Amino acid sequence: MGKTAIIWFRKGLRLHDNPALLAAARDADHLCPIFILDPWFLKPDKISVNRVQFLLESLADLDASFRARGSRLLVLRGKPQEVLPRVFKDWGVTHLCFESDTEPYAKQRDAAVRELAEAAGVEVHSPVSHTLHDPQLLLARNGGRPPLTMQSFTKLVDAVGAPPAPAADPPEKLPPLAPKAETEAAAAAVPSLADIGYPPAGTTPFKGGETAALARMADYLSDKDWVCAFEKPKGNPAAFVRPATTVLSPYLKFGCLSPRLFHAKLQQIYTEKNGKHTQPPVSLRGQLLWREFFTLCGASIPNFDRMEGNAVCKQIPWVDDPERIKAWEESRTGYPWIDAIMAQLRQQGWMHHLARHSVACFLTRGDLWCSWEAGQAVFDKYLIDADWSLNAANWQWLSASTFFSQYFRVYSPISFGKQYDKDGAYIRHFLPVLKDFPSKYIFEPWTAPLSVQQQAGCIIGKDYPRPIVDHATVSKENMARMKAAYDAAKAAAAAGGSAGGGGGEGGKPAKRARKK
Ligand SMILES: Cc1cc2nc3c(=O)[nH]c(=O)nc-3n(C[C@H](O)[C@H](O)[C@H](O)COP(=O)(O)OP(=O)(O)OC[C@H]3O[C@@H](n4cnc5c(N)ncnc54)[C@H](O)[C@@H]3O)c2cc1C
Repeated sequence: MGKTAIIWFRKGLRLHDNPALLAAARDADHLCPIFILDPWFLKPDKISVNRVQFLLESLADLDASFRARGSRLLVLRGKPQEVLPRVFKDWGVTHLCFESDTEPYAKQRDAAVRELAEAAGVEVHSPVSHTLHDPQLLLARNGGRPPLTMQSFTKLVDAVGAPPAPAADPPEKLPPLAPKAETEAAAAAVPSLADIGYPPAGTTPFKGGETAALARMADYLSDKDWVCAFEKPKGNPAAFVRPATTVLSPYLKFGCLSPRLFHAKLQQIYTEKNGKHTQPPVSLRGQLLWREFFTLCGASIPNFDRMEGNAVCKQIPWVDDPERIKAWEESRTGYPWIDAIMAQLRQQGWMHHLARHSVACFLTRGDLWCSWEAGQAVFDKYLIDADWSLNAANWQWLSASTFFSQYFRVYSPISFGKQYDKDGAYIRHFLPVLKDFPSKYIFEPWTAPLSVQQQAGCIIGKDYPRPIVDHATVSKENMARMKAAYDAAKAAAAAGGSAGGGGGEGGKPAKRARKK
């Protein structure tokens, strides 16, 4: 019997550096590229139209690349555990290849699919290409536990050595679809948003797909001096025409861009510049290491997306306040810097890292004292780069629950943004209700005299809300609450219990706060 292989796309929506695709295509008589629209993911109340649009654009781009190689992408619908056994049989499949995935849902799904494949006599191949290194290999090299500081993580990757080089590009011509798959092709085109129950169009300016990813990377990397001087957290969170960072995150999330290719390109530039460049954790390569570090944490720490049962997370008595959470989500806190960032999130599905810091600190330990899990869910809904591990890790960081412990360092919702957006151009753009406010008052519009409000056509308390809390007062109260939670965690640890904050590195608390 000849080889009929499926390349099953989930993330990894690209042709370049795709070891699963190469394995599927190698010596195959028939190659069936598929994507399965899993109802588990497609929930309009949970996942915004912007991210689904980005996904569909990525699939259309992938389809075009396959067509250029004499093939095409088939988009099937249903639960993978039901769709795959059917096509194994109908198409006479002998091999199934897909990129390995470490998220909890994916792990369960893939384990079930492996069993079904085995039962059907289908050979499975699942290489790692979503991260620089194989997370299992990193874990094994670290004694089975993830490092809990960026410093120890960097040491670990340095010890492991360079990541694998990007895989070769696929051949110009790929094997044809299996004849039975061909008969389903007409019904398996990339659907429109409306076809799958979404509004007809999103509002994000970022277009999905491998083609856009490679063009974007080439654009940002063309300025080699910028690459070598890159230093995060420096950079302007209010720059929205040309963002201060690469906006490669949605492409990395969906795998339209290979992290190994990005890494290799960076190394090439660093070499050309004779090693004169910034270093991790602040350099551009350092950003890829944050991604790698947090993916490893997500892959190996049970219950990483919640406080309960998460051994590394401080147990903090957050208050469940749906009204506050809704006000934050819908840009109704009365703090223009916060509300503009949340408007950018809903409109574009992306914001600068420091903007994310501002709103995450505000929702949790800074001002509203709501759980980071609630913020994580809102980000998960709207971000086009929403990533299970990265989202959970960064929310834990910002709420000073894990990784970071300087809870007394709080972002002011007034003065922090002012450093970058002196005249309020960012605020005016994302909160047009305030567009005619004088710069003097735009970060604190409630302090403007009524006559100024009237002239700006925006009355505070009527057209735009008053501040939801008084930052100066609540931020102090919240610091005291944080101190109490930290003291309780310490006492519990001394008594031998696990109140979070340890666990990963021989039970030691994560004490170092690094620049990120
Ligand atoms: C509360 C909060 C939630 C976040 N949720 C997500 C998320 O769901 N998905 C996501 O991709 N990023 C998340 N981040 C991390 C970070 O803000 C974004 O990765 C970054 O802003 C994306 O923009 P960029 O591609 O221009 O980044 P660049 O600075 O150009 O960095 C290049 C790449 O490095 C990676 N990276 C950079 N910073 C981080 C970081 N802190 N943690 C992990 N990886 C990083 C990303 O893949 C990014 O694309 C979150 C940050 C915060 C504070």
